Amino acid sequence: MTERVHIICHRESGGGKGKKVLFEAQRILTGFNVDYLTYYTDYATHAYSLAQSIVMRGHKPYTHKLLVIGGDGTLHEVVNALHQSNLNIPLTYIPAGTGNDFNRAWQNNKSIREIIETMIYARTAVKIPIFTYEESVTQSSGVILNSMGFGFDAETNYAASRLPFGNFLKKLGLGSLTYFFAIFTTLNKIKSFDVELLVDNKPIQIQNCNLLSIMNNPFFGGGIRLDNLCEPDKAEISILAVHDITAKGVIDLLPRILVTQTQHESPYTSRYTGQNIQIRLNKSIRGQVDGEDLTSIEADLTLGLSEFYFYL
Ligand SMILES: Nc1ncnc2c1ncn2[C@@H]1O[C@H](COP(=O)(O)OP(=O)(O)OP(=O)(O)O)[C@@H](O)[C@H]1O
Repeated sequence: MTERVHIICHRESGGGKGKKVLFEAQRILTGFNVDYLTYYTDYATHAYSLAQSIVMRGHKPYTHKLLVIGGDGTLHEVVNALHQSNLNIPLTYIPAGTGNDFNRAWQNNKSIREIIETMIYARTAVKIPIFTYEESVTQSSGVILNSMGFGFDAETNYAASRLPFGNFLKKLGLGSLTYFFAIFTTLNKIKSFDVELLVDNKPIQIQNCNLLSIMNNPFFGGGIRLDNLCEPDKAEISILAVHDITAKGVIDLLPRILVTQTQHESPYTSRYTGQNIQIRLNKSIRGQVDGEDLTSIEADLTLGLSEFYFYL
């Protein structure tokens, strides 16, 4: 039986949705007579250190549960913290962000009550595939829950986070629209770069690449089905590359991605899947991981498969 829940909450996620979701979750836990402790994130990366200190100090296996309330970025930090400490503690996640791509892929729009009931009563957690990365230029490493991308998707993600009326849209519950606006403001800034891939030891060269996305589920930026062939429960790494883009290419691809879901039939895309992947970019390009901005680097990445447990 669940005796105590440790809640990590980003109150301002989703333009303030985090606060409302937290209040509802606390109300439901009180109704179940389950004790809880709430830890608020006060700054970016705080969820990482909070998760580590909770499990090092107060957390008891089986009778205590760890619950994350926030967006994909906050969830990413907590999974990263536990995975890097080799702590396989199952997590529960209640989405309250702008994009909520993890929720779209795994939780089938379950209500807050349903998620909490699963956390309290489920005997076993569900194992889901995640990716790990090691980047040798910056000597950084971490996990990928939804996606990592370089080029156009990362520029769009960056532009979405800086859209002047973005917070207003989030407060209206229209946060996903920020990505649609950002796509159009980023179109005139498309860069090209060359990529050397090693997919399960098979070398592949991509020249004039405009977007390179490593996908663990189909979604990017709050429900845009960037790689609709990607199956979240399949333990494989999908790579979607958009290349040789011209104005004609943009006109070909945008309706395919946003409406018809036929992007894989376009001459401007290539897709690869594998278990072990190396990626080398020939110049500094903006990146993103699970929607969080990565400094522009000439990335040299090694990707692998791992797993993490959730009450889903
Ligand atoms: N108190 C805080 N002040 C500033 N930044 C924070 C704070 N708490 C968390 N963050 C950071 O804000 C970033 C975005 O948060 P989060 O992902 O929870 O919400 P979101 O951006 O609204 O949702 P989504 O990622 O699903 O689009 C995360 O990288 C997180 O580290």
